[in-house]
Amino acid sequence: MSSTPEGSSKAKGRPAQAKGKADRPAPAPAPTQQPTGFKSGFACFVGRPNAGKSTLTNALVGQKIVITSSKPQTTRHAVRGIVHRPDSQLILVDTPGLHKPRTLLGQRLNDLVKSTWAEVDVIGICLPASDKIGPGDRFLVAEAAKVAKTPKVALATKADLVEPERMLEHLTQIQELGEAAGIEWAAIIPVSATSGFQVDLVTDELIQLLPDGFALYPDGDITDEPEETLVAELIREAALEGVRDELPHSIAVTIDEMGLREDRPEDKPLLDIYANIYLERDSQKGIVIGHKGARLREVGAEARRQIEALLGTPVYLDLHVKIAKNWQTDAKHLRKLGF
Ligand SMILES: Nc1nc2c(ncn2[C@@H]2O[C@H](COP(=O)(O)OP(=O)(O)OP(=O)(O)O)[C@@H](O)[C@H]2O)c(=O)[nH]1
Repeated sequence: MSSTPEGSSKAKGRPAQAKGKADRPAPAPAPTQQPTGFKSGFACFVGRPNAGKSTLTNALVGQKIVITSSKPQTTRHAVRGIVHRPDSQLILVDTPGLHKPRTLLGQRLNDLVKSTWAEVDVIGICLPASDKIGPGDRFLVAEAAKVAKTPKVALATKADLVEPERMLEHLTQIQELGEAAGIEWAAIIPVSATSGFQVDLVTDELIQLLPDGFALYPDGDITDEPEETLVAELIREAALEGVRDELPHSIAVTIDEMGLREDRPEDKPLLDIYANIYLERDSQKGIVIGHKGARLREVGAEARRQIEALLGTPVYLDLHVKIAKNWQTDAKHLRKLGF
């Protein structure tokens, strides 16, 4: 499988070896070039589904590297976003929302969340100001409290949606929530990822809690997700738009082939992408494809726009809709779809 042209991807240069803190990449350039007092490390945002974790990751990185949607449980991968500062490097691990598992996929997602918590240097707990703190949040905070040594920052997300009085009430409840769980928050910060309010402050606070170290990624890299994963996720995001009920959870996307078309002039590259949208049942096909394929064409057009924006290359996108019967509960299908 070929890759995109050199320099065409803004999400460039994912180090092939970086897949977890346990096997952190070897420090990039010569350590002697690092100013003393350089900080680097990993942070993750946790929160119930739809708390705004992915949107906040993108806001901190300054570019869309994680898909977002109004459907809960959009995130299925642990994605790293990388924030570069002259004196620090913050690597963000995005995790799925923690929830009561009902399927094998749900169980695997929860396992992924907990294994991530144990590996990071700081945990940011997202508690949307627009929602009352509920049993889901209490469960999550109690679970986070078990990772006792890791500093925790409470983030009152979606600050743009509430009035100051409500925010004040929310902040008080966050303080109490921490006390009840035995957590001493390193900070409690109201933030809006969509308006940008206090996004830089969140970065500052997380960086302050990182250990001293070296840059772990080359300058300019913003994620280490493979390009194909990012592309598949952008297609899934487009396919999720406008679908309801159980269908969002039934959608998975795989890339069959992705490569630059041969015989194109150098200044007019075209990236061919052949992708599959998997559904669980035949009855779901009509919804995704639409009347005479109208909806699938819209999904394709939107996905292509997003992929071109990310990679900076014109794209030819070929989409096929396929059925993987009940894939969320079928171990063989899950493996095939990359879970
Ligand atoms: N108004 C407002 N909406 C936000 C903000 N942050 C996120 N949202 C919206 O909230 C919804 C969920 O955001 P995500 O970032 O996908 O949430 P998540 O926590 O990553 O969700 P999962 O992947 O389900 O765990 C989306 O519709 C976002 O546009 C914010 O600061 N302000």
